[in-house]
Amino acid sequence: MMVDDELKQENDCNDQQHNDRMVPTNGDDDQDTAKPVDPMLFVKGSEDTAQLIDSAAATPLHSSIGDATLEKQQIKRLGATVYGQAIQVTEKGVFPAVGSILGPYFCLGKLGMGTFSSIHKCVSFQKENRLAAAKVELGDYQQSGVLESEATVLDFLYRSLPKGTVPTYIGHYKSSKGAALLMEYLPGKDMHYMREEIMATNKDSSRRIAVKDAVYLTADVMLPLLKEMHQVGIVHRDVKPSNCVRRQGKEFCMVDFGLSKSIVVAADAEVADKDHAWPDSRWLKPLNYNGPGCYRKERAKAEFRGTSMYASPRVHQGRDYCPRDDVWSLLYVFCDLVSGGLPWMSYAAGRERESCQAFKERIHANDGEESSLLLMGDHYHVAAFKREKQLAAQSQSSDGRSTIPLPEPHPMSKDEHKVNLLRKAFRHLSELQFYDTPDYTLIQESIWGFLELNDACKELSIEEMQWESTSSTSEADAVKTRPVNHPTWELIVSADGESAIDDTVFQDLEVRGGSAYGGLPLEFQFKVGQMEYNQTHGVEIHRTLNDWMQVALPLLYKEWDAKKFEDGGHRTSTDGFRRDRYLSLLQSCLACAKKEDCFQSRNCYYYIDDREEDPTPKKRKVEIQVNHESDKHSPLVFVSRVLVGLERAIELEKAKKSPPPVRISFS
Ligand SMILES: Nc1ncnc2c1ncn2[C@@H]1O[C@H](COP(=O)(O)OP(=O)(O)OP(=O)(O)O)[C@@H](O)[C@H]1O
Repeated sequence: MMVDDELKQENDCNDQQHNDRMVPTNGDDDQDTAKPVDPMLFVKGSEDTAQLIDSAAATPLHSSIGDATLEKQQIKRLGATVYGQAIQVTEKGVFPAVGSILGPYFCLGKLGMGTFSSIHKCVSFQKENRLAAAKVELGDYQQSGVLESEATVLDFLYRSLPKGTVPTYIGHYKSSKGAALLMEYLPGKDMHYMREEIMATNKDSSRRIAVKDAVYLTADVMLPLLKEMHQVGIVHRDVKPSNCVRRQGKEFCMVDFGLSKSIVVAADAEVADKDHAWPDSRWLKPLNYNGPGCYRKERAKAEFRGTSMYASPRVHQGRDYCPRDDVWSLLYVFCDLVSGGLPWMSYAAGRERESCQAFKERIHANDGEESSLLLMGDHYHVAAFKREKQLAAQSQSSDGRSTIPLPEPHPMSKDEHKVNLLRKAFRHLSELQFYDTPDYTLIQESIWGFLELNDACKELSIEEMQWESTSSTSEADAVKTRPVNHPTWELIVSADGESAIDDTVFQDLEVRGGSAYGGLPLEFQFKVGQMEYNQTHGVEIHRTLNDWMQVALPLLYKEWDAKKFEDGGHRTSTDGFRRDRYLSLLQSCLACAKKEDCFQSRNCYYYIDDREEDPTPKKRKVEIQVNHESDKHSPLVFVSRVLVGLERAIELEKAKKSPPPVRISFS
């Protein structure tokens, strides 16, 4: 295997692909304490609230969509706070297959995959066609309770922290088949991915990123986000590059609160440490509790939670997790980004957790005597690991020498000033107890100290991150300027000024998995889903007409790629046989129009404007743009033309012979 390949393999293993975080069952991992983030604690608090939650669950989905406004209002009335409880909705198809629907959300495709869950890009059928990210638990983890716990924590953080710290919490949607946590869709990439993009341009194939970027991402982005979380009593417990996602420009959010936990409990709880009062009024309070909080008693023994690559030695040693450990992990993230790797990176990739622990303990022993190892770089660490394995495999008779050369460590590791900065930061953390607040300024200043580069450390070969332009912007522009080659129907401004969904939401998606409309272009799948949804959800008629047109026009005027869209992949559009999928879509489209009385009602073209508090609301014309030579000013005539076109297309298709079955091949 080439060195490059090997390195790549290591790299792939070091972050999200192969982490070894443990997943607690029932959303909590305490063995000897209360359950501060058990969602049920916050739901079953009083009979009244339990009833309200039941009624919220029974509410038709279209009225409880979006920000779960309904429950929030009800809960506010009761003076109690309920975080992240599930809303019962209906499901069409198997969510999150592409094209499936969960409540108001239509699934567009997969965004990412973690150890126990996958994340999917969705679009809401609601007013703003809002994009969302849906987190869904994978097979074995479906009943683990982690999703409920995550919904509780995210909802709490979203309501308690300054805007933009975490993704907007939208809701926790449950059907009879599954559940999903819906949150704001973050269009940027996560830090792990951003680093991979830089790595691809590094001439020496190192995993390093520019010092300036590593400093910014950790000291100016991640650390303040963690500080905000700690101030409301939540520890993240899985700090790593892939859990920090870019929103836009230089703004980032922390994500993934599946392992997060509150370190605060009600002052009268059995597990409260009465000697350590919680200083802030914000913390994850149990339902109907408005009293003060205390730190939770430190547990004598805690199970490992997190990722071996970045977990603090205290977590390896079974000490109870506290803010100190999040910050410790952050320092490891910094060393990893700035130098390209960590001394135990190959052990972490091989899930040798005990070896990772031993390495970390060795480095931090004797006031961090061996701290320079943290900056030696990935090439050095990978070679050192191989040497060690080779020596271990050699028989006793050998001369105890390895044939694998050790490359020169990164010059940063010889810069005493920088090594001392790290030593100082780790020394501070190692002195902290469970109840202590880290000195965030000290940590930040230690990382900032790396900006003073001496000549040996200057990284001329590493590209800096480009913050201004994102690839999706250029794609968006490309889509907007695409020429229109068939008649279009566009709802210019609707009653509430809503604009139509932008094609760009369908860009840059990696689509996997099966679909109810499998094989059709994603954008079209969404439009068919929207058209069908409108039939049953009392959407205003002019919108229903607009959505229907978005399906009917491509069916009539765009080329139907039978090879891709029909079963078997062996078809052409001119093979003379009936295209069953095409026919069924034509029929479904016509049936939708018939349900709406073929859009003959005047309300398709006019609406009542009741936005102002006018006792006699005005009837206004719906603004539509029809791009068709003869029907520019007559939408009604245009609609009739399309209806006739659909009927004719159905007749023509039905008249064709059934296609022969797909040939079976055993090769
Ligand atoms: N709100 C979001 N918007 C866009 N992408 C997101 C969002 N949340 C998460 N992602 C992407 O999905 C990836 C996995 O998400 P997350 O970490 O929550 O899942 P996980 O199963 O807990 O992963 P892991 O096991 O690696 O910790 C993230 O690294 C990020 O790239």
